Amino acid sequence: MGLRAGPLEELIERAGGCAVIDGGLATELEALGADINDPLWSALCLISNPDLIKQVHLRYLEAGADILVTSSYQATIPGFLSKGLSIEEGEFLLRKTVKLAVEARDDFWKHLQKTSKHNYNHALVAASVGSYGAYLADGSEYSGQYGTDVNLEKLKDFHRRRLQVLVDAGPDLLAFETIPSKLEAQALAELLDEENIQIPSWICFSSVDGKHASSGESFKECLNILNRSDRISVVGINCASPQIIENLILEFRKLTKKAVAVYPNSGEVWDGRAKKWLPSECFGDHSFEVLAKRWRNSGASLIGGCCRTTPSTIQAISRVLKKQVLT
Ligand SMILES: C[S+](C)CC[C@H](N)C(=O)O
Ligand SMILES: N[C@@H](CCS)C(=O)O
Ligand SMILES: [Zn+2]
Repeated sequence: MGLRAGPLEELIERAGGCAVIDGGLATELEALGADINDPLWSALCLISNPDLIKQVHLRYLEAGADILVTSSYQATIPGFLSKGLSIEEGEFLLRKTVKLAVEARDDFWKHLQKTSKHNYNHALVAASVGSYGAYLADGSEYSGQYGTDVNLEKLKDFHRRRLQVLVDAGPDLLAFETIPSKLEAQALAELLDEENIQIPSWICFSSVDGKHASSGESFKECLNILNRSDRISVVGINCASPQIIENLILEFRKLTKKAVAVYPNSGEVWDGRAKKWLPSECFGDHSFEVLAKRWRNSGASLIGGCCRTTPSTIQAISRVLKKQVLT
Protein backbone atom coordinates (compact mmCIF):
# COMPACT_ATOMS: atom_id res chain seq x y z
CA MET A 1 0.00 0.00 0.00
CA GLY A 2 1.19 3.53 -0.72
CA LEU A 3 1.94 6.16 1.89
CA ARG A 4 -1.28 8.10 1.43
CA ALA A 5 -3.58 5.13 1.80
CA GLY A 6 -4.85 6.09 5.28
CA PRO A 7 -8.63 6.08 4.78
CA LEU A 8 -8.57 3.08 2.44
CA GLU A 9 -6.32 1.02 4.71
CA GLU A 10 -8.56 1.83 7.65
CA LEU A 11 -11.68 0.84 5.73
CA ILE A 12 -10.17 -2.47 4.61
CA GLU A 13 -9.20 -3.22 8.18
CA ARG A 14 -12.61 -2.24 9.58
CA ALA A 15 -14.21 -4.47 6.93
CA GLY A 16 -12.19 -7.45 8.18
CA GLY A 17 -9.50 -7.47 5.49
CA CYS A 18 -11.66 -7.07 2.42
CA ALA A 19 -13.95 -4.12 1.69
CA VAL A 20 -16.90 -4.11 -0.69
CA ILE A 21 -17.08 -1.87 -3.76
CA ASP A 22 -20.53 -1.08 -5.20
CA GLY A 23 -21.92 -2.53 -8.45
CA GLY A 24 -22.90 -1.25 -11.90
CA LEU A 25 -24.14 2.31 -11.71
CA ALA A 26 -25.31 2.47 -15.32
CA THR A 27 -27.00 -0.91 -14.96
CA GLU A 28 -29.05 0.19 -11.97
CA LEU A 29 -29.88 3.54 -13.60
CA GLU A 30 -31.32 1.57 -16.51
CA ALA A 31 -33.18 -0.76 -14.15
CA LEU A 32 -34.82 2.35 -12.67
CA GLY A 33 -35.93 3.46 -16.13
CA ALA A 34 -33.11 5.71 -17.40
CA ASP A 35 -32.36 5.77 -21.13
CA ILE A 36 -28.58 6.11 -21.46
CA ASN A 37 -28.11 5.12 -25.09
CA ASP A 38 -25.95 8.17 -25.71
CA PRO A 39 -22.27 9.12 -26.10
CA LEU A 40 -22.35 10.26 -22.46
CA TRP A 41 -23.76 6.89 -21.36
CA SER A 42 -24.36 6.86 -17.57
CA ALA A 43 -23.24 10.51 -17.34
CA LEU A 44 -26.31 11.53 -19.35
CA CYS A 45 -28.32 11.17 -16.13
CA LEU A 46 -26.37 14.07 -14.62
CA ILE A 47 -28.32 16.23 -17.06
CA SER A 48 -31.58 14.30 -17.33
CA ASN A 49 -32.18 12.97 -13.81
CA PRO A 50 -29.45 13.50 -11.18
CA ASP A 51 -31.77 12.41 -8.34
CA LEU A 52 -31.83 8.94 -9.85
CA ILE A 53 -28.03 8.74 -9.43
CA LYS A 54 -28.40 9.48 -5.72
CA GLN A 55 -31.07 6.79 -5.47
CA VAL A 56 -28.71 4.26 -7.07
CA HIS A 57 -25.95 5.21 -4.61
CA LEU A 58 -28.40 4.70 -1.72
CA ARG A 59 -29.38 1.27 -3.05
CA TYR A 60 -25.75 0.18 -3.13
CA LEU A 61 -25.17 1.48 0.40
CA GLU A 62 -28.20 -0.45 1.65
CA ALA A 63 -26.81 -3.54 -0.09
CA GLY A 64 -23.60 -3.20 1.94
CA ALA A 65 -21.17 -1.30 -0.31
CA ASP A 66 -18.24 0.21 1.61
CA ILE A 67 -17.18 2.29 -1.39
CA LEU A 68 -19.37 4.28 -3.78
CA VAL A 69 -17.99 4.91 -7.27
CA THR A 70 -19.28 8.23 -8.63
CA SER A 71 -21.17 8.85 -11.89
CA SER A 72 -18.17 10.49 -13.61
CA TYR A 73 -16.96 7.44 -15.60
CA GLN A 74 -18.05 8.90 -18.94
CA ALA A 75 -18.52 12.51 -17.73
CA THR A 76 -15.95 14.74 -19.42
CA ILE A 77 -15.76 18.42 -20.31
CA PRO A 78 -15.42 17.75 -24.08
CA GLY A 79 -18.34 15.33 -23.81
CA PHE A 80 -20.51 17.99 -22.15
CA LEU A 81 -19.35 20.64 -24.66
CA SER A 82 -20.58 18.46 -27.50
CA LYS A 83 -24.00 18.47 -25.81
CA GLY A 84 -24.01 22.28 -26.03
CA LEU A 85 -23.07 22.92 -22.39
CA SER A 86 -20.47 25.52 -21.39
CA ILE A 87 -17.17 24.69 -19.67
CA GLU A 88 -18.61 26.09 -16.41
CA GLU A 89 -21.69 23.91 -16.71
CA GLY A 90 -19.54 20.87 -17.46
CA GLU A 91 -17.36 21.53 -14.42
CA PHE A 92 -20.48 22.02 -12.30
CA LEU A 93 -21.72 18.57 -13.39
CA LEU A 94 -18.37 16.97 -12.61
CA ARG A 95 -18.47 18.41 -9.07
CA LYS A 96 -22.04 17.22 -8.84
CA THR A 97 -20.98 13.59 -9.36
CA VAL A 98 -19.01 13.77 -6.11
CA LYS A 99 -21.73 15.75 -4.32
CA LEU A 100 -24.41 13.17 -5.16
CA ALA A 101 -22.34 10.31 -3.73
CA VAL A 102 -21.26 12.27 -0.64
CA GLU A 103 -24.88 13.29 0.04
CA ALA A 104 -26.08 9.70 -0.32
CA ARG A 105 -23.31 8.47 2.01
CA ASP A 106 -24.01 11.18 4.60
CA ASP A 107 -27.82 10.74 4.50
CA PHE A 108 -27.45 6.98 4.83
CA TRP A 109 -25.01 7.30 7.72
CA LYS A 110 -27.23 9.81 9.54
CA HIS A 111 -30.17 7.46 9.16
CA LEU A 112 -28.08 4.57 10.55
CA GLN A 113 -27.23 6.56 13.67
CA LYS A 114 -30.90 6.27 14.67
CA THR A 115 -30.60 2.48 14.48
CA SER A 116 -29.24 0.86 17.62
CA LYS A 117 -27.29 -1.95 15.96
CA HIS A 118 -26.04 -2.24 12.43
CA ASN A 119 -23.34 -3.89 10.42
CA TYR A 120 -22.41 -1.07 8.04
CA ASN A 121 -19.10 0.75 7.68
CA HIS A 122 -18.88 4.49 7.02
CA ALA A 123 -18.49 4.37 3.23
CA LEU A 124 -15.84 6.12 1.14
CA VAL A 125 -16.55 8.01 -2.07
CA ALA A 126 -14.31 7.13 -5.04
CA ALA A 127 -14.43 9.61 -7.92
CA SER A 128 -14.59 7.59 -11.11
CA VAL A 129 -12.24 8.49 -13.95
CA GLY A 130 -13.05 6.44 -17.02
CA SER A 131 -10.38 5.79 -19.63
CA TYR A 132 -10.03 7.87 -22.80
CA GLY A 133 -11.79 5.00 -24.58
CA ALA A 134 -14.87 5.49 -22.40
CA TYR A 135 -15.08 9.10 -23.64
CA LEU A 136 -14.67 7.93 -27.25
CA ALA A 137 -17.80 5.82 -26.67
CA ASP A 138 -16.71 3.24 -29.24
CA GLY A 139 -15.88 0.36 -26.90
CA SER A 140 -12.14 1.08 -27.09
CA GLU A 141 -11.77 0.82 -23.31
CA TYR A 142 -11.76 -2.92 -24.09
CA SER A 143 -9.08 -2.73 -26.81
CA GLY A 144 -6.86 0.27 -26.11
CA GLN A 145 -6.91 0.97 -29.86
CA TYR A 146 -6.94 4.73 -29.68
CA GLY A 147 -5.38 5.41 -33.07
CA THR A 148 -1.84 6.45 -33.97
CA ASP A 149 -2.27 10.13 -33.06
CA VAL A 150 -2.79 9.36 -29.37
CA ASN A 151 0.38 9.69 -27.32
CA LEU A 152 1.32 10.18 -23.67
CA GLU A 153 0.88 13.96 -23.72
CA LYS A 154 -2.49 13.78 -25.42
CA LEU A 155 -3.75 11.35 -22.79
CA LYS A 156 -2.46 13.57 -19.98
CA ASP A 157 -4.14 16.60 -21.54
CA PHE A 158 -7.39 14.69 -21.85
CA HIS A 159 -7.36 13.62 -18.19
CA ARG A 160 -5.93 16.74 -16.54
CA ARG A 161 -8.84 19.16 -16.09
CA ARG A 162 -11.43 16.56 -15.07
CA LEU A 163 -9.01 15.23 -12.47
CA GLN A 164 -8.45 18.71 -11.01
CA VAL A 165 -12.20 19.43 -10.83
CA LEU A 166 -13.04 16.05 -9.29
CA VAL A 167 -10.30 16.30 -6.65
CA ASP A 168 -11.45 19.83 -5.73
CA ALA A 169 -14.94 18.46 -5.10
CA GLY A 170 -13.55 16.44 -2.16
CA PRO A 171 -13.87 12.69 -2.83
CA ASP A 172 -12.03 10.27 -0.52
CA LEU A 173 -10.16 8.64 -3.38
CA LEU A 174 -9.86 8.38 -7.15
CA ALA A 175 -10.99 5.32 -9.11
CA PHE A 176 -9.39 5.07 -12.55
CA GLU A 177 -11.52 2.51 -14.35
CA THR A 178 -11.23 0.20 -17.36
CA ILE A 179 -7.70 1.35 -18.29
CA PRO A 180 -6.74 -0.72 -21.35
CA SER A 181 -3.04 0.03 -21.86
CA LYS A 182 0.37 0.71 -20.39
CA LEU A 183 0.47 4.12 -22.09
CA GLU A 184 -2.69 5.32 -20.35
CA ALA A 185 -1.55 3.89 -16.99
CA GLN A 186 1.70 5.80 -17.39
CA ALA A 187 -0.12 9.01 -18.32
CA LEU A 188 -2.23 8.72 -15.15
CA ALA A 189 0.72 7.96 -12.88
CA GLU A 190 2.61 10.99 -14.26
CA LEU A 191 -0.46 13.20 -13.97
CA LEU A 192 -0.97 12.30 -10.30
CA ASP A 193 2.58 13.54 -9.67
CA GLU A 194 2.35 16.63 -11.86
CA GLU A 195 -0.89 17.66 -10.15
CA ASN A 196 0.46 16.69 -6.72
CA ILE A 197 -2.71 14.72 -5.92
CA GLN A 198 -2.97 14.04 -2.19
CA ILE A 199 -5.80 11.51 -2.05
CA PRO A 200 -5.20 7.80 -2.77
CA SER A 201 -5.98 6.31 -6.17
CA TRP A 202 -6.79 2.94 -7.57
CA ILE A 203 -6.00 2.08 -11.16
CA CYS A 204 -8.00 -0.80 -12.58
CA PHE A 205 -7.39 -2.35 -15.97
CA SER A 206 -9.70 -4.07 -18.39
CA SER A 207 -8.66 -7.45 -19.73
CA VAL A 208 -10.21 -9.62 -22.39
CA ASP A 209 -7.98 -12.71 -22.45
CA GLY A 210 -7.34 -12.94 -18.71
CA LYS A 211 -3.58 -12.74 -19.23
CA HIS A 212 -2.89 -9.28 -20.61
CA ALA A 213 -4.29 -5.78 -20.45
CA SER A 214 -6.87 -5.22 -23.19
CA SER A 215 -4.16 -3.69 -25.41
CA GLY A 216 -2.30 -7.03 -25.36
CA GLU A 217 0.52 -5.63 -23.18
CA SER A 218 1.69 -7.67 -20.21
CA PHE A 219 0.57 -6.75 -16.71
CA LYS A 220 4.23 -6.99 -15.70
CA GLU A 221 4.99 -3.98 -17.87
CA CYS A 222 1.88 -2.11 -16.70
CA LEU A 223 2.47 -2.74 -13.01
CA ASN A 224 6.19 -1.94 -13.19
CA ILE A 225 5.16 1.61 -13.99
CA LEU A 226 2.51 1.84 -11.27
CA ASN A 227 4.73 0.23 -8.60
CA ARG A 228 6.97 3.31 -8.74
CA SER A 229 4.15 5.61 -7.62
CA ASP A 230 3.18 5.98 -3.96
CA ARG A 231 0.11 7.91 -5.03
CA ILE A 232 -1.42 4.70 -6.37
CA SER A 233 -2.54 2.60 -3.40
CA VAL A 234 -4.45 -0.09 -5.23
CA VAL A 235 -4.28 -1.79 -8.61
CA GLY A 236 -6.72 -4.23 -10.11
CA ILE A 237 -9.21 -5.28 -12.73
CA ASN A 238 -12.70 -4.04 -13.48
CA CYS A 239 -15.39 -4.73 -16.06
CA ALA A 240 -13.85 -8.04 -17.17
CA SER A 241 -15.42 -11.49 -16.96
CA PRO A 242 -15.59 -13.08 -13.46
CA GLN A 243 -14.08 -16.16 -15.07
CA ILE A 244 -10.61 -14.60 -15.42
CA ILE A 245 -10.43 -12.84 -12.07
CA GLU A 246 -8.93 -15.45 -9.75
CA ASN A 247 -5.86 -16.04 -11.93
CA LEU A 248 -5.35 -12.33 -12.36
CA ILE A 249 -5.41 -11.75 -8.60
CA LEU A 250 -2.71 -14.40 -8.20
CA GLU A 251 -0.70 -12.83 -11.02
CA PHE A 252 -1.06 -9.30 -9.61
CA ARG A 253 0.01 -10.51 -6.16
CA LYS A 254 3.27 -11.68 -7.74
CA LEU A 255 3.79 -8.41 -9.59
CA THR A 256 3.01 -5.84 -6.89
CA LYS A 257 2.92 -5.19 -3.15
CA LYS A 258 -0.05 -2.88 -3.61
CA ALA A 259 -3.53 -3.92 -2.53
CA VAL A 260 -5.58 -5.57 -5.27
CA ALA A 261 -9.14 -4.57 -6.25
CA VAL A 262 -11.45 -6.64 -8.44
CA TYR A 263 -14.90 -5.69 -9.62
CA PRO A 264 -15.80 -7.69 -12.69
CA ASN A 265 -18.90 -7.35 -14.84
CA SER A 266 -21.46 -10.16 -15.20
CA GLY A 267 -19.48 -11.91 -17.95
CA GLU A 268 -21.57 -10.40 -20.73
CA VAL A 269 -19.69 -8.64 -23.53
CA TRP A 270 -20.17 -5.01 -24.60
CA ASP A 271 -20.74 -4.39 -28.29
CA GLY A 272 -19.33 -0.88 -28.65
CA ARG A 273 -20.84 -0.36 -32.08
CA ALA A 274 -24.36 -1.55 -31.35
CA LYS A 275 -24.12 -0.09 -27.83
CA LYS A 276 -25.57 -3.11 -26.16
CA TRP A 277 -24.56 -6.11 -24.06
CA LEU A 278 -24.27 -9.34 -25.99
CA PRO A 279 -25.70 -12.43 -24.38
CA SER A 280 -22.87 -14.69 -23.26
CA GLU A 281 -22.03 -16.69 -20.16
CA CYS A 282 -23.60 -14.62 -17.42
CA PHE A 283 -22.62 -14.97 -13.76
CA GLY A 284 -25.50 -14.49 -11.33
CA ASP A 285 -25.52 -13.42 -7.69
CA HIS A 286 -24.88 -16.95 -6.43
CA SER A 287 -21.75 -17.30 -8.58
CA PHE A 288 -20.51 -13.95 -7.25
CA GLU A 289 -21.10 -15.18 -3.71
CA VAL A 290 -19.00 -18.28 -4.31
CA LEU A 291 -16.32 -16.47 -6.29
CA ALA A 292 -16.00 -13.51 -3.89
CA LYS A 293 -14.77 -15.90 -1.18
CA ARG A 294 -12.20 -17.34 -3.55
CA TRP A 295 -11.09 -13.87 -4.65
CA ARG A 296 -10.64 -12.79 -1.06
CA ASN A 297 -8.71 -15.94 -0.24
CA SER A 298 -6.51 -15.37 -3.30
CA GLY A 299 -5.56 -11.98 -1.89
CA ALA A 300 -7.99 -9.32 -3.13
CA SER A 301 -8.57 -6.49 -0.63
CA LEU A 302 -11.44 -4.80 -2.46
CA ILE A 303 -14.22 -6.73 -4.19
CA GLY A 304 -17.35 -5.51 -5.96
CA GLY A 305 -19.16 -5.59 -9.27
CA CYS A 306 -19.09 -3.59 -12.48
CA CYS A 307 -21.51 -3.49 -15.41
CA ARG A 308 -24.60 -5.72 -15.29
CA THR A 309 -24.18 -6.38 -11.59
CA THR A 310 -26.86 -4.98 -9.29
CA PRO A 311 -27.53 -4.18 -5.62
CA SER A 312 -28.51 -7.82 -5.07
CA THR A 313 -25.06 -8.90 -6.37
CA ILE A 314 -23.42 -6.52 -3.91
CA GLN A 315 -25.64 -7.74 -1.10
CA ALA A 316 -24.55 -11.33 -1.84
CA ILE A 317 -20.86 -10.31 -1.86
CA SER A 318 -21.19 -8.20 1.26
CA ARG A 319 -22.98 -10.94 3.21
CA VAL A 320 -20.43 -13.57 2.36
CA LEU A 321 -17.39 -11.37 3.00
CA LYS A 322 -18.67 -9.94 6.25
CA LYS A 323 -19.91 -13.25 7.61
CA GLN A 324 -16.60 -15.00 7.84
CA VAL A 325 -12.91 -14.38 7.84
CA LEU A 326 -10.83 -17.04 6.07
CA THR A 327 -12.48 -20.24 4.84
C1 LIG B 1 -18.08 0.25 -19.68
S1 LIG B 1 -18.75 0.39 -21.29
C2 LIG B 1 -20.15 -0.59 -21.25
C3 LIG B 1 -19.40 2.03 -21.24
C4 LIG B 1 -20.02 2.50 -22.48
C5 LIG B 1 -19.04 2.77 -23.57
N1 LIG B 1 -17.95 3.64 -23.17
C6 LIG B 1 -19.77 3.39 -24.73
O1 LIG B 1 -20.17 4.55 -24.66
O2 LIG B 1 -19.97 2.72 -25.73
N1 LIG C 1 -18.67 2.76 -13.14
C1 LIG C 1 -19.14 2.84 -14.49
C2 LIG C 1 -18.84 1.61 -15.29
C3 LIG C 1 -17.42 1.36 -15.49
S1 LIG C 1 -17.11 0.16 -16.72
C4 LIG C 1 -20.62 3.16 -14.56
O1 LIG C 1 -21.45 2.29 -14.28
O2 LIG C 1 -20.93 4.27 -14.91
ZN1 LIG D 1 -18.25 -1.77 -16.25
